[in-house]
Amino acid sequence: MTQAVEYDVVVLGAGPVGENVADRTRAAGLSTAVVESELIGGDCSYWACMPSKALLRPVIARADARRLPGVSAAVQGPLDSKAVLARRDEQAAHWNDEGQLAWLDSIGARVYRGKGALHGPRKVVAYGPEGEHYSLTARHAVVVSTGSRAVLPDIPGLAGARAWTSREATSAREAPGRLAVVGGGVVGVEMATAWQALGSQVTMLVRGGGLLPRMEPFVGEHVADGLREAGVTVRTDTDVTAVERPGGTGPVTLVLGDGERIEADELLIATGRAPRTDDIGLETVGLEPGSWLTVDDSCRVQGTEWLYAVGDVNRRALLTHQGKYQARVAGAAIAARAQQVPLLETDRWGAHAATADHAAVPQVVFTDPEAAAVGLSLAEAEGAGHRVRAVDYDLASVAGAGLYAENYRGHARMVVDLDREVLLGVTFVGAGVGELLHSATIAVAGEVPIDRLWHAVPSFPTISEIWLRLLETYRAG
Ligand SMILES: Cc1cc2nc3c(=O)[nH]c(=O)nc-3n(C[C@H](O)[C@H](O)[C@H](O)COP(=O)(O)OP(=O)(O)OC[C@H]3O[C@@H](n4cnc5c(N)ncnc54)[C@H](O)[C@@H]3O)c2cc1C
Ligand SMILES: NC(=O)c1ccc[n+]([C@@H]2O[C@H](COP(=O)([O-])OP(=O)(O)OC[C@H]3O[C@@H](n4cnc5c(N)ncnc54)[C@H](O)[C@@H]3O)[C@@H](O)[C@H]2O)c1
Repeated sequence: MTQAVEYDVVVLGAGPVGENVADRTRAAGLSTAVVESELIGGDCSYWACMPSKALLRPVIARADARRLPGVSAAVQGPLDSKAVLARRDEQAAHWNDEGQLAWLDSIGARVYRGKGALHGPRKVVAYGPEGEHYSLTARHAVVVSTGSRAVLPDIPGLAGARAWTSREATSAREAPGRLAVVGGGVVGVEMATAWQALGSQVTMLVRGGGLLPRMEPFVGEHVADGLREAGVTVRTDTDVTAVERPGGTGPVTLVLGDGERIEADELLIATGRAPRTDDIGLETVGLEPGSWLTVDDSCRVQGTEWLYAVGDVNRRALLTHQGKYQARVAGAAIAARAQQVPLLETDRWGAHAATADHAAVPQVVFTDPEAAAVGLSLAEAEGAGHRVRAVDYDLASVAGAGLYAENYRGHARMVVDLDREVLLGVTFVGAGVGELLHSATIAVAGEVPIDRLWHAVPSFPTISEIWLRLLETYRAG
């Protein structure tokens, strides 16, 4: 039986981003329905950010402690994998979304469990678990926030090999003896870090010349050094041309470009993401199934009045915090349009424009050492036609870093726009830099003039004194 219901807003997909859209539209007094086919909270809560960071936190804490005389001797033993995995399970809420369901209830959003799909303009059909259908009409907006899934590259034999994706890598119940990781991006380096520390012998097979190729080149070099010192085999410029695992069980064999064969107990494919848009009825509104959804700065899908795409699915920045930022912007834009506000603030840095997506996306990679970057790298800034200067500094020379750990290693770079004397990007790599990043985000998003940054005095003796050193280096020419 089909039931027809009308709402102001229908949100398809209740990951962190869909939840935040609902939060904003409900706060604006708009009735809101949310359709979710798996767990409320999405990949981030159960198979991505939360479980992966829960696996990594003890690894990084131990690495930091091992660099401190007086503590080091006490932390030479292996991690207590059972305890680490138990805390991971807790941080993933034991894959139970009752808490998040209660929160959506508390804000007055109506939740439909089941798969949803567009059925023409402003209509979503939710297919409930018992075969019931709900036809939901949106008076003002449908928001697609269905996220992304791991891509499996077209490697012969891979499809039947039951390889791990990020889902298995974040939810596995024990460390495989030998883990092969294909891909040197963020998932690859973080999961190699975690599982090596939890007892696996990890081999990374990286197609390109280095790790984390989207960041400044020195980042990948530091992270590769850290992984190798932890015992990971990192092989760059290495292609996997075939995978063999008869029946999808037992050891898996990877055939490399030069014919070499490598055996592992599990294989993790970490080669990027695809949008979850193949079966959500895009064809019913004239869009291409399986495509990323291109949006304007208010997150409205180009060429429509009523369809928004927010979070991973619009490919602007595949990060939870950035998707939640888009959700705040899109929620405000939906509310303003519903109230027929004559002029939206869609100019650069306006309330209805996700400007930071272009200028100031922060990201922390939770490896040992950590990597943290915001804004443009030098290559990106030059590619965009800015007249820039890169200012580099060895983080190890900062007093706070020397106190943080013995033999501290790290590096920092800021990219200065020479015409406006503001920062376009900042990158740090080193222990403890993750918590330093927001200072850089404020400088970049705030377009704080270098002359004013000079008056932002970092506390002694913290790692944040790197700011003073970078500014002094810039001033020295
Ligand atoms: C291993 C890993 C670690 C990560 N770590 C971090 C991190 O530390 N920090 C960070 O910022 N980002 C991290 N990310 C990225 C982050 O997970 C994503 O950017 C984030 O989950 C995107 O949120 P979303 O709501 O757009 O999509 P998702 O979290 O994927 O949620 C989409 C939701 O839509 C639902 N859905 C899909 N199709 C339908 C349908 N047809 N009907 C109904 N519901 C549907 C899904 O079930 C899901 O619940 C990580 C990613 C991975 C893979
Ligand atoms: N800490 C964090 O913020 C965090 C952690 C994990 C994931 N994420 C997000 O999740 C997204 C997905 O991460 P990811 O690591 O899967 O993607 P990615 O795009 O970061 O890295 C994928 C890597 O795989 C390589 N690759 C692609 N095809 C290949 C092939 N056929 N063979 C070998 N290598 C191949 C690419 O060159 C790239 O370096 C990222 O965009 C990231 O923003 C964020």
